Amino acid sequence: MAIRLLTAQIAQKIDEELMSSAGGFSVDQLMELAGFSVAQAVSRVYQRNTHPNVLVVVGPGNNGGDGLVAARHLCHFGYKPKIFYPKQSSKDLYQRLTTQCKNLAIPVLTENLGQELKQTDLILDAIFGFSFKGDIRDPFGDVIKALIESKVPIASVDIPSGWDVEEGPVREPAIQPEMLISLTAPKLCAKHFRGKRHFVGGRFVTPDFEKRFELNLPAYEGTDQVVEIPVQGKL
Ligand SMILES: NC(=O)C1=CN([C@@H]2O[C@H](COP(=O)(O)OP(=O)(O)OC[C@H]3O[C@@H](n4cnc5c(N)ncnc54)[C@H](O)[C@@H]3O)[C@@H](O)[C@H]2O)[C@@H](O)CC1
Ligand SMILES: [K+]
Repeated sequence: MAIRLLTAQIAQKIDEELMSSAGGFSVDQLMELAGFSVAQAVSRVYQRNTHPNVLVVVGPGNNGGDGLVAARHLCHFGYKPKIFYPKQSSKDLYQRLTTQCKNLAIPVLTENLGQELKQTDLILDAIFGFSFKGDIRDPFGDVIKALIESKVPIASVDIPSGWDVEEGPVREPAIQPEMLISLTAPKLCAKHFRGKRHFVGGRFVTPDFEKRFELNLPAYEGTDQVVEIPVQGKL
């Protein structure tokens, strides 16, 4: 059975159920596992000796939170991540994640993106995830344009930022990531992903849950936090 590609509504429902009293998870836990899986997937494809300088571009919501967690783990894995975080949230969770990164001496930047991109080997796109809607609001239109123009390879967390969650790259210019890390399960937009490698991460779903939502996830091996799946846009 093919893996299920999720609508935005089902992705939100899964998220809510995981964090309901029946699911029992907190957002911090899910974000930690999601961000850890992103860092692991990145390390499978881009080695720290060839791609040490990872610029993690962080958005205003939980997709950005995944990016902050991934930056911390990449630092522990021996990369030299920097964080570009132009619109910082006052929410306690994001502030704590930012403090954890600063305590590892990871630079947290808010300007000079163009200059920074000249020294970047890999962009980790953690701007928007499955709650992105409508036209891109400032400052992220310019940010996304700068990422595209830099021609630096992009790994996108959950959704290529700026893509419609279901329809894919409907706005020009659109990010075309080399790598996609889908969390829990791919969203419908993954049909349009034509990059090199596609991973699923976020190993927190129970067998019952997987069956009820008909996710048809591939099996994770051993202690892996990620599993590679075929590139949907090339099937
Ligand atoms: N169940 C899962 O699979 C999990 C999902 N997580 C992550 O959570 C993400 C979803 O997080 P959220 O629901 O916080 O939402 P997002 O991070 O997708 O984005 C919401 C933020 O973006 C802003 N935004 C939305 N549309 C915009 C536009 N057009 N222009 C500018 N800003 C816009 C919103 O105001 C909000 O601040 C997922 O994609 C995934 O990365 C993980 O953190 C935890 C587990
Ligand atoms: K993203």
